[in-house]
Amino acid sequence: MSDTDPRSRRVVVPGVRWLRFPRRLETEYREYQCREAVEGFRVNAFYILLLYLLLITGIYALAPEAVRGRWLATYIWVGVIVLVAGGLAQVSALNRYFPWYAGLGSFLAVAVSMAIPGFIDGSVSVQLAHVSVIYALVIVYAMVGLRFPVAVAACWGGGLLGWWLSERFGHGVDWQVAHRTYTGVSLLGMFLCYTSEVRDRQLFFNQRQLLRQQQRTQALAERLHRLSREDSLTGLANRRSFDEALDREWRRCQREQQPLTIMLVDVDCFKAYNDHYGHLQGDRCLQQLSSELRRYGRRGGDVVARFGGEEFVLLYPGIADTEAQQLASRICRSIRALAMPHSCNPDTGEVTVSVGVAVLTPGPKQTARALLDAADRALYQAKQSGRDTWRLYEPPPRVRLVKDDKGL
Ligand SMILES: Nc1nc2c(ncn2[C@@H]2O[C@H](COP(=O)(O)OP(=O)(O)OP(=O)(O)O)[C@@H](O)[C@H]2O)c(=O)[nH]1
Repeated sequence: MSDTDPRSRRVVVPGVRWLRFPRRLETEYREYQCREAVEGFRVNAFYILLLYLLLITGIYALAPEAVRGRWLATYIWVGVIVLVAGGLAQVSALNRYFPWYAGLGSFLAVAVSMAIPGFIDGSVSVQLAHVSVIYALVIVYAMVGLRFPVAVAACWGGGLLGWWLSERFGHGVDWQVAHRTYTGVSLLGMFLCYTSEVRDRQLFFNQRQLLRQQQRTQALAERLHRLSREDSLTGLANRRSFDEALDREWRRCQREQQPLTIMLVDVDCFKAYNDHYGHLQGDRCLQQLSSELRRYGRRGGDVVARFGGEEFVLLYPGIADTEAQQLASRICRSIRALAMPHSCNPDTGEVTVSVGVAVLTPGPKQTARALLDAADRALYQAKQSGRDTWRLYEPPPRVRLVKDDKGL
């Protein structure tokens, strides 16, 4: 289901806030919420403990001496619960159990707080004990980081248990006070917790949309970059990409004084092939040839590119004459071995190629463009020699390769 699905948008549309995304998105949200909540609680547990200490020392000082001991002995358990939950939150391996242990801890803390007034005497003491109920509820709804339904279950469930304990073993709950503390603060806490979760879900949803958009833009940019360097018909490097590689390898070979080889591979009688078999079949033929030629560019630095039309170019840094000639010969043979019918090829009746090879160790006054020209002349010689063959460019005596006007 996509983010643009109306069902996933429903939760962020005002008025229809069910606090539930469609299933997959909901799972993602819960994982995200759990991570954020644990991280928050790791810090908040410390502040909750401080608030608890403030409360416990305050009430201890104000409460009549007769109830202090009993009150402290019971209320100390709330501190233990906070300590245990805070400790568990520090263990990353338990992160996914956060809703369980934080929910259970909240439930027990509210239950203890709610039960205490039923076990102590004196109106001042009871009222003070109700203050701890308010603290417990505010902390659970606002500081623990539970999702709305879990917080509601913990607070109302804990309240019910505390009420039952108080009725069963103590002298019951004073609902005059309890409604002004427990019930009132519960309703307020629910409202705050609900609005906070709605905002959190909106934030999550927007962040996710933004991330998706970024990913799409990045993928598009990568695709555009690839397309700008790739020939769309054959998937080989295109002319621009080849020119860059030639420039790079030329300078590297010049630095390292290594030979650089260029091979121009041209399909024989391709015009006749197109005329006879049709342009689409011509395209398929070029694709098949490029798959075969691709196998001849496996080393790092080797480049196999479509030079234009029915012409391919191969660049081999660090390869000298003998190896280049062997490669050219193998290329001619393997194209022939494809046995692609070409009834207009007068010599073989199959698709063949001619290859022009030029090898040079770049010197300071020589240019890459001149090497390319040399390969082109060798290709012309191969064509002149009856096609389906290769020729190595042999420079005529005293011919120098000089810089052209583009400085290549
Ligand atoms: N199907 C197809 N044909 C192409 C493409 N690019 C160039 N061609 C064709 O390739 C043919 C090249 O023909 P020529 O340059 O006359 O060379 P040739 O017929 O191969 O003759 P030789 O090179 O002398 O053997 C032309 O008919 C172009 O239309 C292409 O992308 N797809």
